[in-house]
Amino acid sequence: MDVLKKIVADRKKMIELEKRKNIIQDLRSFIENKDIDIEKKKKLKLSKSIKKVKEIKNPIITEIKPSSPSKGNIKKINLKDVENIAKEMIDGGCCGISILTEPKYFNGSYYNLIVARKFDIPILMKDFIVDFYQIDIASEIGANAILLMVSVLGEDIGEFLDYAKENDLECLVETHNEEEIDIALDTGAKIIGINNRDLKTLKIDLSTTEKLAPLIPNNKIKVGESGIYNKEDLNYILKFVDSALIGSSIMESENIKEKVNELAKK
Ligand SMILES: O=P(O)(O)OC[C@@H](O)[C@@H](O)c1c[nH]c2ccccc12
Repeated sequence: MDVLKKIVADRKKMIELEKRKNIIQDLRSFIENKDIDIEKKKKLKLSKSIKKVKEIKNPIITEIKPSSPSKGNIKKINLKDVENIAKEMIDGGCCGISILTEPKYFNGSYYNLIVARKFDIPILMKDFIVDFYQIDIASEIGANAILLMVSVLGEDIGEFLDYAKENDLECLVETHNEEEIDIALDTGAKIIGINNRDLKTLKIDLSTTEKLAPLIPNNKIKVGESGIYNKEDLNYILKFVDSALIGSSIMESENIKEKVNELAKK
């Protein structure tokens, strides 16, 4: 079984458990204790932020990613660290923050998203979404956008986009090849991501963005994802897309604020 299939199969099992345990109740009490105005934060828009930041800086979405199947442990972090990292990313000049919430392979957590929610920055909930229940959770914890992967949902992605829209969530629709781009465009998705990482083999090829971006009309917001390590990589990717999604290289750096600042500077 390829990596993606394994992650998705495990995620499906975990979601059933989350439903049975009624974790939405636990998340609600956690939010109440933190005194965060979720309704207010839900008004932030990732698409708007990308467009606005683009005028003055490189619009980068930075990712809080504690582990990954390709790298194993990236950074061991607790909730206080997540809060500090989010603050550093914002001070460094990111246009949005992506937060991994998949627990098994990425060591992510819904609670990581909630603690970062105290800041006024658009947040993308990064998970393997296969069930509307996850969209309910995203909405409950105050995410502004969610990731929907064509490689996972195929043609069903339209229904998920509609359900997300009903919940006031923007969607980053992720693609990795021409066929997936066709499906993404058919659904009318507004923000389209191109993942440079093949999730079946975990291999990175930055030229994936160069190859696929021209197939997406320019009225869409295009996001180049994965494998961006330095300014040279970023400048190359931003020749073809509006924004870049960067996780590992930022999480690995000693000084996150400085690293983000250096990348975000035009
Ligand atoms: O750590 P990187 O190589 O900078 O990649 C970030 C992001 O693109 C990557 O985490 C990602 C892209 N699509 C995903 C789908 C699920 C999980 C993770 C991802």
